[in-house]
Amino acid sequence: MRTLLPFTKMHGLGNDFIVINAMKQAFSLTPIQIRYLANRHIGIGCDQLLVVEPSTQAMVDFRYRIFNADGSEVQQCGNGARCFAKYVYDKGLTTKHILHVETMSGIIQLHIRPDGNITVNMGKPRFLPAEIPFLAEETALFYPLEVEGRTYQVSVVSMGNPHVVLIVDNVRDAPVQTLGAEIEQHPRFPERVNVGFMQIVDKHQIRLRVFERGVGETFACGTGACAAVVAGQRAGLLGSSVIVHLHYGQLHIEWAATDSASVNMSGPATCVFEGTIEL
Ligand SMILES: N[C@H](CCC[C@H](N)C(=O)O)C(=O)O
Repeated sequence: MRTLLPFTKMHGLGNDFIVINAMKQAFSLTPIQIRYLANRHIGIGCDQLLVVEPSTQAMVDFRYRIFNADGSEVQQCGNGARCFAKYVYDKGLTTKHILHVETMSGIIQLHIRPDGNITVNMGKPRFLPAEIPFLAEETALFYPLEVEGRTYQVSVVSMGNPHVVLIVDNVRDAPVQTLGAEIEQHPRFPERVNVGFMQIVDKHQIRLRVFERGVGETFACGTGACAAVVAGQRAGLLGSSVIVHLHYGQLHIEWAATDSASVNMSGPATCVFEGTIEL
């Protein structure tokens, strides 16, 4: 039987989302249905699909599930978290300005600021290969990664989801589509990986492009921005407060560079349109 699915289309600096409200009824979509909805020619089009659900834990306001355009469910999405916060507030699902939200990778805190920007406490970065997961004998700042006969020095960081970060001279010329696709599927990453290409502008500014796991290159990646700043700080190249320049704007990332410190990300969230689609 066909059903009509209401949705909201949103984006965080061009990383775009379909948001589905599952607060009143449980909701499950198959990977094939998600790939159809995410398709920019025969569906709605998005990088990720976000599902808003009641929390399963006391003292937690909501649960938030994240699906890549290829239908895979993933642990975390930074730009999506900001859009999630704007969505639940604008829809009247909460009157709070500070929210605690359950995700596959743990509880995150969202702060809706008076200027409309949202600050997300993204939790602590993780570096142990087993936490990424990444096949490596030991933990290191940089790992040699062989790709198509060439060896690259890469950083590997988890923000709940796995990220590789490479330092490049200029993001404009970086081989994002080719090398990004090869590393995304690299056999040393059993769950695949997001691939960030970072250009250091100065101690407090970077430019970033990301080839996202399950999507391809996106205009922005929140967890990728966090992972890049963490990797840059650990390499002694960045300070504790960094502006990340992306195609449609900037994210502000702060990390105190101690293993117990959380990463904080601040940036905008935009609602584009509402609609319904027949499934
Ligand atoms: N592609 C990512 C999920 C979305 C992350 C990104 N859109 C963000 O803003 O953090 C993954 O497979 O881990």
